[in-house]
Amino acid sequence: MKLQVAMDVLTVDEALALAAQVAEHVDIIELGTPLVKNAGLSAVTAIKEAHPGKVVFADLKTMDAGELEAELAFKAGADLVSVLGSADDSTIAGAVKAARAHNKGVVVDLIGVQDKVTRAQEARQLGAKYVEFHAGLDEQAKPGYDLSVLLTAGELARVPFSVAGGVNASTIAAVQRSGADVAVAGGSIYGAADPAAAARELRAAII
Ligand SMILES: O=C(CO)[C@H](O)[C@H](O)COP(=O)(O)O
Repeated sequence: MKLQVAMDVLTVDEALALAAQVAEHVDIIELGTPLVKNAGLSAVTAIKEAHPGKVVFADLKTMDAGELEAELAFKAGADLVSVLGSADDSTIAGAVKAARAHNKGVVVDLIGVQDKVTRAQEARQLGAKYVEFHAGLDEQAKPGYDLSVLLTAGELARVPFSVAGGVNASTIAAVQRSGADVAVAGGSIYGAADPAAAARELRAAII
């Protein structure tokens, strides 16, 4: 299982500083949606130039104009972009078309999708590299939030998948047991007193 850091910070300087601390412990460096919205796609270029050997994920959460938005991010240096599973099939297909032109990939994010298993399978048919079983920050903040619901859905879908939704040192073993291909960790790394140590601990928990 690969480890992805989600950098939900707001500036390029913060992102570069965080990536410098944690890159050696992760496989995929994600520029979070707030970072891309605040700093623009130049942030993607800055991270890719600083870490050319890492897979750089631009968390665009595209909902429309899939080909155009993906094309812009790939040209900026992204290796992977996210498109929302709730988008029209044509939006996902458009992003996949751009990905194929650049030899890159599309991750379909199932945040907010009710029937995640069915949509995961449809997204793979549309050409997604993998799907993300994801509970966002707002959903995580609701009482009774339970990551295991995502893990069960991921297991059932029988497609390549990542898991995001408050993954931390206590839950990463369960994420791996679910068969996930990628564990995404945001707050448990960037919110730690020592992000490098937090990333190292997560990496060490992966067997
Ligand atoms: O995409 C996101 C929110 O929409 C986050 O980056 C993702 O949920 C991972 O962060 P965390 O581990 O803090 O949940």
